[in-house]
Amino acid sequence: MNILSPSILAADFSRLGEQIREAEHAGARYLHIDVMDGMFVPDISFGMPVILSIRHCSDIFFDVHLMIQKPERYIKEFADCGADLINFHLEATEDVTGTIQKIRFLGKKVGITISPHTPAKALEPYLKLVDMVLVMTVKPGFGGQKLIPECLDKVREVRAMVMEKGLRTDIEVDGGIRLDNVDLALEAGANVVVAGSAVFQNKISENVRQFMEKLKKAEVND
Ligand SMILES: O=C(CO)[C@H](O)[C@H](O)COP(=O)(O)O
Repeated sequence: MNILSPSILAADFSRLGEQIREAEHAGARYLHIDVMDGMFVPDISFGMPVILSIRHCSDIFFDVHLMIQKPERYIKEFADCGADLINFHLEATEDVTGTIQKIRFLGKKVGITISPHTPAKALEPYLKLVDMVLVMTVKPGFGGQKLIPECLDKVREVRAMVMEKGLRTDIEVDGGIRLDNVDLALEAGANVVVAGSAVFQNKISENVRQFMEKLKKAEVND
């Protein structure tokens, strides 16, 4: 099944609960939550207190994307504040397997993320251990960037590796995804699509509905 995961990085933080509910009522099943530490990426976004407070206003699936150095330090905190899936960057830790085990031990789904400069092959040893691979389609750190088309080749490579191993791993794309290029990401093999500015900048319900329509149509054509 194809899934839309709207990224709250582009939301109006003064109306966060309201905007999340609007996306949820329009049909979104996941919410993408970008945590940035000012170290792994230049910007700082928000952390556990914000996640905990939005957890109280929605039951939507929390797809938490940690853009933080040494994510293994904070797995329990993110699990405790309501993450359903914890995505961490392969580039951010020397203990990939340990980080996967910590997330699993806490009963959460595990995602592993690669930045544009990291080859798909680097994922190979961990593919069997995770529920999701997140392929960044922009340099992590900022919303509103343009999709890097070459990253879609990497999505194809990851999809081929997943098929070859007979796995059911989700493949998520994040960065620069809009209504006019989402088809390319789906064709390349993604089945979970993050969209920030293309959902939250205006007319949230309408944007979600249009994305969902495209995602459903792609399923029928599969
Ligand atoms: O992870 C991110 C940035 O690092 C954001 O989730 C991503 O960029 C989505 O924003 P947009 O759809 O506006 O590009």
